[in-house]
Parts: sequence; C-alpha cells; structure tokens
Amino acid sequence: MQRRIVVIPGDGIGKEIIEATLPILTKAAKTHGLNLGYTTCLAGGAAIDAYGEPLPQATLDAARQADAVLLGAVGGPKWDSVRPELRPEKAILGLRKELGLFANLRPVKVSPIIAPYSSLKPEVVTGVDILIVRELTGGVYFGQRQEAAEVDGIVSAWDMEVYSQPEVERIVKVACQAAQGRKGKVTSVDKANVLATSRLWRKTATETAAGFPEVALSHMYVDNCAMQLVLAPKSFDVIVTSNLFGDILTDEAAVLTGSIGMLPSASLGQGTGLYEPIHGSAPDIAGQGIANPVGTILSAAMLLRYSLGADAAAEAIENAVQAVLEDGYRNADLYRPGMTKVSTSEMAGLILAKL
Ligand SMILES: NC(=O)C1=CN([C@@H]2O[C@H](COP(=O)(O)OP(=O)(O)OC[C@H]3O[C@@H](n4cnc5c(N)ncnc54)[C@H](O)[C@@H]3O)[C@@H](O)[C@H]2O)C=CC1
Ligand SMILES: CC(C)CC(=O)C(=O)O
Ligand SMILES: [Mg+2]
Repeated sequence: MQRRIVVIPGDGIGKEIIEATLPILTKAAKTHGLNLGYTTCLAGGAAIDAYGEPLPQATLDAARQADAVLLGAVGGPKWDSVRPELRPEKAILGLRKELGLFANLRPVKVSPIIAPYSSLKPEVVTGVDILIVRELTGGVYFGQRQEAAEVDGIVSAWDMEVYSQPEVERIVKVACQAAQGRKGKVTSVDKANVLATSRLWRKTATETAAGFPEVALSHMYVDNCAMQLVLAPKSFDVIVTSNLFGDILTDEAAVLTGSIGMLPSASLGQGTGLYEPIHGSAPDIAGQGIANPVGTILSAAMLLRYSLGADAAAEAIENAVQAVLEDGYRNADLYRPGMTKVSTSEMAGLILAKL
C-alpha cells in the first residue's frame, strides 16, 4: 500500500531543504518496506503569487487526505506589505488549526559532536536532551486582534490571548505522556504572576499532572525559563508551554545546538500530522545552497516515527545524520576550520549515502 505524503516546499530556503530531504525520506521508508507517494502543494508566498491566497483550498484538502505533511517554511520580505489576513504565515497557522494540530513537539538534543558549535560552553550543553511541547492551536496567535486604528487621536492595536481549560489539559497530558518514556520531569512554563491565562494554565497543569503520579511537575515563569535554558539546560526534561512562549523558547533553545537549522518538529492532533523544521524561510540565505537541511531531514524522521509508525526507519535517518556529523562535514552555519564545509545538497547526499 502506498502512503500519501503532501509536500509543501513554501518559500525562501523551503524548496532547497525539501529537495534535499525527499530522497532520504524515500530511501529510509523503502528500506523498511514502506512505499511513499508525494503530492507537492503550494502554500505561503508561493501560493499568494500563484492564486492570490496563502492557503488554497486544494492544499488544505490534499493535506487532510494525506498520511502526513512535510513542510519547508513560508514567508519573506516580498510579502511583508500584503494585507495581514493574506500574509504567507497565515498558511501555516491555517494548516495547524484546520488539521487540529494542537501539540507541537520540538526535541532539542546536543551530542558531543555538535556541542563545540554552541555559543555556550561544551560542558553546559553536552548531553542536553529536552523535549519542548508547545501548544499550537490556541493562545494569542489565534485570539481576536485589532490592527492599528485611531481612537480619540491615539493609534492603538491589540491581540487577545485566550486559553480554555480543555486546551491546557490536553497539551499537558501530551507532555506527561512523553515524560513517562523519558526522565519523568515536566516543567510547565507560564507567566502566572501577571497573566490570567497563565493562572488558568498553572492550575490546570497541576490538576492534569496529578493523574500521572510517576511524573514530577514543576512550574517556572517564562522569563526565568529563558535564562535557565542557557544557564542550566541539562536541568530540563520536558517543557510544556503556550503557543507564543513555545515559539520564542524553541528558537532560543536552538542556540544550544549551534544552529536553528538543526531542529525538527512534529505537529500532532487527531488526524494528519505535519512535520517541519522549527526555523523560517531564511530569506537572507535563500537561493545560495548554504542552508542546513538537518532540521528538515530530522523532521522527516519524526514523520516516519509518528505518522507511519516506522521507528526503525526514523532511527536510521537519525543515525545517518549523526554519522555524517561525526565524519566532520558541516554546513556553513556550523562550519569551523578543520571541518569539511558542504552545501545543502552535499550534506543531504552524504546522509543519503550513510543510510
Ligand atoms: N514555520 C514557518 O514557516 C516559519 C516562517 N517564518 C517566516 O520566515 C521568514 C524569515 O523569518 P526570520 O525571523 O528571519 O527567521 P528564520 O528562522 O527564517 O531565520 C533566522 C536566522 O536563522 C538562519 N537560519 C534559519 N534556518 C536556517 C537553516 N536551515 N540553515 C542555516 N541558517 C538558518 C537565517 O539565515 C537567519 O539568519 C519570515 O517571513 C517569518 O515570518 C518564521 C518562522 C517559522
Ligand atoms: C511563522 C509563525 C506563524 C510560526 C513560527 O514562528 C513557528 O512556528 O516557529
Ligand atoms: Mg518560530
């Protein structure tokens, strides 16, 4: 039986990193007895250019019917001046909401091989293994908003943060379940000293985690978490947090690995899962063949694990990535003298050869 994968390259480096990843996904799947069929769809700026809208119905329909979606990234300065409701980023928010992808898993692992590339000391980052569980379909990204408007001579704008108890409960459950297969520690991150949504979050997290007696739940304010992530990253196991805080903290956590190009993600809900690197479309390096494809390649591994149940194929990709890094090959973002600098496609070719 063929498994259908919808592929959305998107904008900027999206096309390069997806092109680099597909042969690896195909080979890993095939070696483990899976036959994948790809349907390429437009979303983001590319869809605005072609159809005048960031998330065409055809893309959404294809995604709904697929076994999984693999996405590059969307957005870029070319579309910065379009109306807010037509921005490329609306495509990604729309896909997450429409597919019900409320749980965004962002693993952050630092092996001794990549530890020297972090801006932090190797002893601080070596062995870091954090799973950041970000709520993905609620909070301020999906609340009502008012664009800048003048009232009584003063221009203001606002964005509303809303969380319901069931929304918090289900994401904290995901975090607790994940912690059961790990070190059993969940840190719930909020701003409960200021925000009403965070006070509901904290109370609900405490009640939900009580159903997981083997999991140790602690709470941390987001400002302190931002600091602890760079001071003592090894003190974390699973972090669970809101959409906005999770977005910001995962970019910060990427620094532990040396580059945001290294981090993958899985967005899960009841239906089709969506897999994408955590970074954006990197317009500053697009078209140069220098983007790091590892975050996308590891996202493909997560696709195999979570949507296709092919754990061995996922591990094969993860081991191949590790082996190529051990051989001293680096993209420009992680390059240091003494290593071998390779392009996006060369890195992918090396990983493919290791499979
Ligand atoms: N999921 C998505 O599609 C996302 C889209 N965006 C969009 O992407 C566009 C650019 O946003 P930025 O804030 O610049 O964030 P970005 O993540 O695209 O880039 C931030 C920095 O990281 C570097 N970088 C990112 N990915 C890299 C890779 N694979 N290899 C090497 N270096 C890499 C970039 O060159 C840049 O210096 C915006 O339009 C933004 O809205 C941003 C985040 C997520
Ligand atoms: C582009 C945004 C909608 C999302 C984002 O930055 C992210 O998911 O990491
Ligand atoms: Mg982000």
